[in-house]
Amino acid sequence: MIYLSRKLYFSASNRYRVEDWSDEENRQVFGLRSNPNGYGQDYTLEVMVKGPLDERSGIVVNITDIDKVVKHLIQEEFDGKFLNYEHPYFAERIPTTENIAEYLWNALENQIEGCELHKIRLHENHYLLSEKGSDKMVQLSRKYHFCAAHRLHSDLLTDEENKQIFGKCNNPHGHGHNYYLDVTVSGRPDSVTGMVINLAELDEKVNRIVIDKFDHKNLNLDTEEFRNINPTSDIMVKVIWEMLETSLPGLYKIGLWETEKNYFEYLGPGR
Ligand SMILES: Nc1nc2c(c(=O)[nH]1)N=C([C@H](O)[C@H](O)COP(=O)(O)OP(=O)(O)OP(=O)(O)O)CN2
Ligand SMILES: [Zn+2]
Repeated sequence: MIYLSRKLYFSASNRYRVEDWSDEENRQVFGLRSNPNGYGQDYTLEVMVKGPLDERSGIVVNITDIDKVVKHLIQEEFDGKFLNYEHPYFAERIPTTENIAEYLWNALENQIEGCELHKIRLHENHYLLSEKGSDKMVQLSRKYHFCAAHRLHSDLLTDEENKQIFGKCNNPHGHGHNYYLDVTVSGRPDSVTGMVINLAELDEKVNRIVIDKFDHKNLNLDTEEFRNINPTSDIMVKVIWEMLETSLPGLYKIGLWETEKNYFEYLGPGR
């Protein structure tokens, strides 16, 4: 099976508002997104398909065939629209990233000839995306940032072995990174709010439990978590999972960008 993906862009306005709630309740749950006049987003949509290679052409499906179907849908129903007013599906539901991703999955499944839809990934901005695959769950991923220093050094290795394995990263005075942390939660969008998890709740928990502890710290010297553990990113994704799992039901994945070139992820025990 070969997997391929196509990116498309569109912009749309939306507002997050439950009509049965007061303005104050809407503001409390949705924050600035509850603006009754709406606000705008530039969305990036990734359509991922899969299928066997056609031996004669050497392709699974022509990208132009994906484009025809997806562009038609986007141009007719999404691009340049105020979704709450101009899209019948979102007259009934809040156009959250999760609800839009689910709608796009349902609208595109079985529509592209010669391949199978694998996943829809919808980026609302650089810090927020939602994904939908063939099961009934929807994932929401939020990106966080922290700066920290560390020294890669294992007490289970000799100084010589540490120097040999970790090289410049074993520098006794440490070195620093601009880490980007991706936290993914999986669930069904709530039938009223359209959310897998409220972003305000997710932000509060991740900031309090992880970011506030690690940001502008020396991981080896200033944090309990890494006082006796080598702070490699391989270990950090597992430690961060364990810090968050009891407070975040539906936690699905921890991704950590140590540098722009080094990315690590953990999906929980046994996965
Ligand atoms: N499996 C791991 N390997 C490495 C980790 C890690 O956490 N897990 N970390 C490091 C260092 O922390 C290092 O700072 C990053 O190393 P590296 O990518 O080699 O350094 P640069 O960004 O400077 O890239 P170069 O192109 O290699 O100079 C190392 N390994
Ligand atoms: Zn490092």
